[in-house]
Amino acid sequence: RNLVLHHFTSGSSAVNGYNEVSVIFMLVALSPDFSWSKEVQAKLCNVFQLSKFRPLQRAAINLSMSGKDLFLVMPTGRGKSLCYQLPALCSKGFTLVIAPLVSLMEDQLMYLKSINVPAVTVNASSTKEDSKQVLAGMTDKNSPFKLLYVTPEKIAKSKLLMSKLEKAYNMGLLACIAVDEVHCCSQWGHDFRPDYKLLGILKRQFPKVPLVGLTATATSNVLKDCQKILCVQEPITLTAPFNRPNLYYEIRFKHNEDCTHQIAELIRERYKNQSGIVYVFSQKDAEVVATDLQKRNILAQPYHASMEPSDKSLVHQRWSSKKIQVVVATVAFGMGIDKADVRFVIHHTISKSIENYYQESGRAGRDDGSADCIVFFGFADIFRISTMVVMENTGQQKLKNMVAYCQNVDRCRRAMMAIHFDEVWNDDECNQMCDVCRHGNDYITMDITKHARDVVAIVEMASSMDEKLTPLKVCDAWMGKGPAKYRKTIKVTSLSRVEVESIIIHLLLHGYFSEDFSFTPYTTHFYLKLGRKAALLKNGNHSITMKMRRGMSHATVRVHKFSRRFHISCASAPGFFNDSSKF
Ligand SMILES: Nc1ncnc2c1ncn2[C@@H]1O[C@H](COP(=O)(O)OP(=O)(O)OP(=O)(O)O)[C@@H](O)[C@H]1O
Repeated sequence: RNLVLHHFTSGSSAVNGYNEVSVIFMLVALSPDFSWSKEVQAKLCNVFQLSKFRPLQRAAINLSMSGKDLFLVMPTGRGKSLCYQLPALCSKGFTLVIAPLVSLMEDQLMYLKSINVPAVTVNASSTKEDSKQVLAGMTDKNSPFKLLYVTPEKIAKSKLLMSKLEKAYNMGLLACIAVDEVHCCSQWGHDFRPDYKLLGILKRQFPKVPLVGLTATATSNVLKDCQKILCVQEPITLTAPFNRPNLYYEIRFKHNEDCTHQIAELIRERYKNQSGIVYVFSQKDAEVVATDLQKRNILAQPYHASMEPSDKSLVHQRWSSKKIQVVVATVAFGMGIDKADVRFVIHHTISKSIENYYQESGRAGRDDGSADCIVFFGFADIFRISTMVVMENTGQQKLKNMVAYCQNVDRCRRAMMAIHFDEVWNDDECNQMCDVCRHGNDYITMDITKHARDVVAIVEMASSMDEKLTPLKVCDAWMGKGPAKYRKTIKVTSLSRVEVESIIIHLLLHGYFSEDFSFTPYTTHFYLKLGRKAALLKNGNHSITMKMRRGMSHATVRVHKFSRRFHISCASAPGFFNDSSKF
């Protein structure tokens, strides 16, 4: 009881809008004394062959069986599916499950079949005969199946399915509606799918049926949006702690664009004979990096969306059965990956958002054994991703949050995630399981005002000459490697490449620079322009400080601990994400 109450009260109760009524529901939901409790416990052991519930599972099951609408936010791999599959077995009729991918449904159906739970699907690849049988079963009082899996597209497009659902509802045979990956409803979520937007029809047509929305990652804003889209009046939100104590988080700077040799070294030495994933930016990168690892005698294979389905499932199978050690994958390798003993998830390129990163890195250590999540943070990658997400409403902001997370050197990485997911967090609980906590105060505070003025002057000068500079060109110009016309007028820096890049990122995150996209028929270019704060640098009293990892900073940079002047402090004060959200 204490455990769940803890998740409930300390898990950002104010933010998620919990109220006293919800607290009472929660306490009641923990009781083992409902009329269905004995049956639920028996099915847990006999059908699912599990000895006990994991945190929040019992509460979720009791709440939905009591008829409450529910959002369940639980880290990937912690057992969300049980929270609708088990009640389905103890209810009259069937539970409708909306899932985004046919492959995901097929995995679930295979598993359910293996434990003798009758479950079916109707989707675009079902035969006429199968669909007919399923549709007939929906209104059969003997309930030939307990779970019916469909895609949101099917709900949107099939009038026949809707009419059968209505009939089943009127006969009291529609027990529950489970919306898997519920964050797909919201454009603010990390994986928006337009067909999810239409699912509000379900609660409008079947108001008495409890709805359970399940997700591994959703901020409170995303959940509020989902609530509106799904037309759910007063859902209870159960949030399992986001923290995965067995995962070690680390960020490494990419010293040049190709970090494959470093990754290969890690895999050969630290992760010998252990399974892992290397996430890359593009399909081409997946092929190139996999080939490069193979050349270094590592059993690796690529996985991306353009591969044939049979090739994809072959790679998945070979990896699951340890015939290959590493999958080099784009984000296409995601939903439905349920390998327990993944010991490392390495990002060759940063993710496009913290939500994406949390989910991708979360595929490590599902067996609760220790595992590493390492990101190679490269300057040029930021702009490659930025142009890729240019059409997404919130794409730039989410990317900046991710970049801020990587650039951070002084705040526990779990704390930063906690802030992002509206959780309350005590840094001590990290147990030195992130690079920042492990390496303690290994950073210095630098006054970068002079450097900021110099580099801002370069962009200002280019703009006065009607020229646009990419971030890479700005770096080159500042380091004296650009065209001669710049070299004559600019103050060339003696900072190292990594310092130059870090300062430019800092200025971009804090609004001294901003992005200037230019579209050609073939590609999108990212240029730097002056940001809304650039003018502040004209003021002699304005100063900017930045925290940098010790050893990365240059001897010529003035280190100062205290200053009476006004400072804009860099990375990751507790409100940092809020701050960057303005840009
Ligand atoms: N109470 C439990 N005790 C032990 N194992 C459990 C329990 N509940 C679920 N599991 C196991 O945890 C694994 C992951 O479960 P499930 O696929 O439901 O996770 P999930 O939260 O839906 O993950 P994802 O976000 O990746 O879809 C499964 O192998 C399942 O059998």
